[in-house]
Amino acid sequence: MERILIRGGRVIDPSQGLDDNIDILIEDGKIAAYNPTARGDERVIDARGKIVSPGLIDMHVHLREPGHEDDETIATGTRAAVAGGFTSIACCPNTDPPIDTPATVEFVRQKAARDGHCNVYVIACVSKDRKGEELAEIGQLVAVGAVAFSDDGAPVYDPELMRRAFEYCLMFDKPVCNHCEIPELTRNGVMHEGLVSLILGLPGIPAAAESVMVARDIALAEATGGRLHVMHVSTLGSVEAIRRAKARGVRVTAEVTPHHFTLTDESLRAFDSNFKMNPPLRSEEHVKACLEGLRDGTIDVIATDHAPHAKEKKMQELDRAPFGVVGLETALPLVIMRLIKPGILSWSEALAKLTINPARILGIPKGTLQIGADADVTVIDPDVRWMVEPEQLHSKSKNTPFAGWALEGRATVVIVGGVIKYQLGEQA
Ligand SMILES: NC(=O)N[C@@H](CC(=O)O)C(=O)O
Repeated sequence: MERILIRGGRVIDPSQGLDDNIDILIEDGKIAAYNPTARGDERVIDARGKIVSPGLIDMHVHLREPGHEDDETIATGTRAAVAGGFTSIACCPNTDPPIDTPATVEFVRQKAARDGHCNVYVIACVSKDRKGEELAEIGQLVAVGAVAFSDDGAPVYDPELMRRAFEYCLMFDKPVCNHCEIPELTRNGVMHEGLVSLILGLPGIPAAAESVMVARDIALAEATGGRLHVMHVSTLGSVEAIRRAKARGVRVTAEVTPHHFTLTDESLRAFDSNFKMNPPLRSEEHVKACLEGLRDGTIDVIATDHAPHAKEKKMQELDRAPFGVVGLETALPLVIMRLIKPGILSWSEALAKLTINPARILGIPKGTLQIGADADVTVIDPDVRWMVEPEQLHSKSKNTPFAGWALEGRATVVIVGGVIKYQLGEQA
């Protein structure tokens, strides 16, 4: 295996409180030494003017395989991941069939080991067939490597099922990741319910549809001692409830997506289905609350909710098009432009939400550049400017809300397990 020397970069590793100019040597797939004496046979990566981070982790990705390979595959989704700077991702179980049996978990893990460009961790279903009726075989799913549980795409609606999910997952110290949505409140909605939906005459999804279930789940986590992870937080009410729960010591963590901290419901004026996702883009006060939650630590994680949908599905009227947008390849520049450069988060705070925090929530040995750790490393050029051209994205689906945007910052070299998996400017 090639020895790699990353030279001259600013190394920021929140897991060790590290922010320093250090050369890093990679050997046998591991972080081998800091500031080593070069032997001369290393492949040198010039990281001057760049940030060197532990490989980024996205704990909310839809890879669509098995069942929806027209939208994405494990191969294309993980290729998009490394192109976006991610070395590990956790994939969601709303596939066809859903990932609710040990055989399906093993299928995804084996396929990812064969076709994947990065590490893939599996989030398995909370309920059998994702129907929300009967608990999946949590213990068996953990035994084959499931790292968390979720029925994402749908909420765990039945509170009794949710309570038992917390109790079972607690035995294995796994989080229940809920897509919080009260279906009776969102029915037929296509966008955030507010002034803009009123003006456009589009059916709305009220903020309470999310916040009410977040409050319920916090109460159930508190009652059981279970671990709640709130997926794609988008409302002020959710952020406030999570902040209060954390202050009381409830075991709750949360994520926000780049599109939710960057865009508002004003985008829907274009009637473009690339702005249709669940939860919907909210109004300014909710975006501000999400930013404040990120700033004060209420929100632990930035995750993309990368939700690819093929063109023929998305190119329909707003009410018929599926919910979801791709996000793996635009997340890092949006973090840099919206959070770091305006001073909402420091580099170290932002990278923590993309590395060690999701690693701890998922209980995976990743997100660190400690000596001896797996050599998953992302080299970032914080200033490189580029334009989002959907057809250039590596994801099989091109449903980005950021088409034509001029972005700043990008991963330039991405190393997974000591192997260079992506280099900006080089074709796959
Ligand atoms: N986030 C989305 O808009 N879509 C997700 C599922 C979901 O969470 O609704 C998808 O799988 O397409």
